[in-house]
Amino acid sequence: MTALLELDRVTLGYGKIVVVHELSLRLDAGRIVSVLGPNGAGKTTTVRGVAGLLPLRGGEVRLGGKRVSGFPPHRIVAERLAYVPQGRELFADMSVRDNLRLGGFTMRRRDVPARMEELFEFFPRLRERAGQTAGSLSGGEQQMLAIARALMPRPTVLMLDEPSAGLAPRTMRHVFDIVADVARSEGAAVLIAEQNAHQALRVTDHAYVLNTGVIEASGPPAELLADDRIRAAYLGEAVEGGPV
Ligand SMILES: Nc1ncnc2c1ncn2[C@@H]1O[C@H](COP(=O)(O)OP(=O)(O)OP(=O)(O)O)[C@@H](O)[C@H]1O
Repeated sequence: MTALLELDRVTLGYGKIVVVHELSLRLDAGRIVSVLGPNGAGKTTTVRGVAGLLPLRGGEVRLGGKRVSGFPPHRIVAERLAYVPQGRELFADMSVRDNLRLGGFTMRRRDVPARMEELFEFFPRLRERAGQTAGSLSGGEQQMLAIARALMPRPTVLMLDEPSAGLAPRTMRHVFDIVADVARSEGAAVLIAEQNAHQALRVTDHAYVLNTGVIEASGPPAELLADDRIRAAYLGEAVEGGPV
């Protein structure tokens, strides 16, 4: 089966520094894959490279088998890949509804209200706050809005960079559960770059552990957690946080 998203020996860097070395991964429909790893491991660099925001130094990115590396970001969006950056980048002075409308700017206008309604079913909090400005929402609600906005045009691949950042554990859990729910219902594939291994592993089908730009290990969560070396070095939070 052709992967929805495939990274084939992707190399990325800044100036003279190589930050991600020949990274390969695949993501299939309806699956949630995490890229885990400590600060500075190269997670953000990887998702920015896939989104077309950073040129590849080597290797290839394919979406549904089609090579997209070298495409500018808007063409990658047109190939139905959505990206929620760290920091969310919402339009703070605009309402929840208008932020969602902007997320649907590539859609046929008449399809926008129905799609918004569908997303309100997954994110009822956003329906309650539809007329409020994005800047007045709580951190968790802002993260939900950023994710819902990215989902407006029904992407086949959704990439989330550090969705747990700044959220309380209960809110994080809620956000991850909704993401899993949407992915399963809509058959989207989700790639999560995340430092919080505990939360990510709970909803992940397959994880890659990245350290200084190299994959140290990969596999289903149970397999990674069974590896004492990997668990101790990279998944500490997963263990401290209790069973995943
Ligand atoms: N614009 C930049 N210019 C130069 N070096 C950079 C730039 N952005 C990131 N780096 C370096 O690349 C390495 C990987 O950073 P990256 O942000 O991808 O890590 P990360 O795994 O996402 O970590 P974090 O969770 O802290 O964001 C780090 O050593 C960082 O200092």
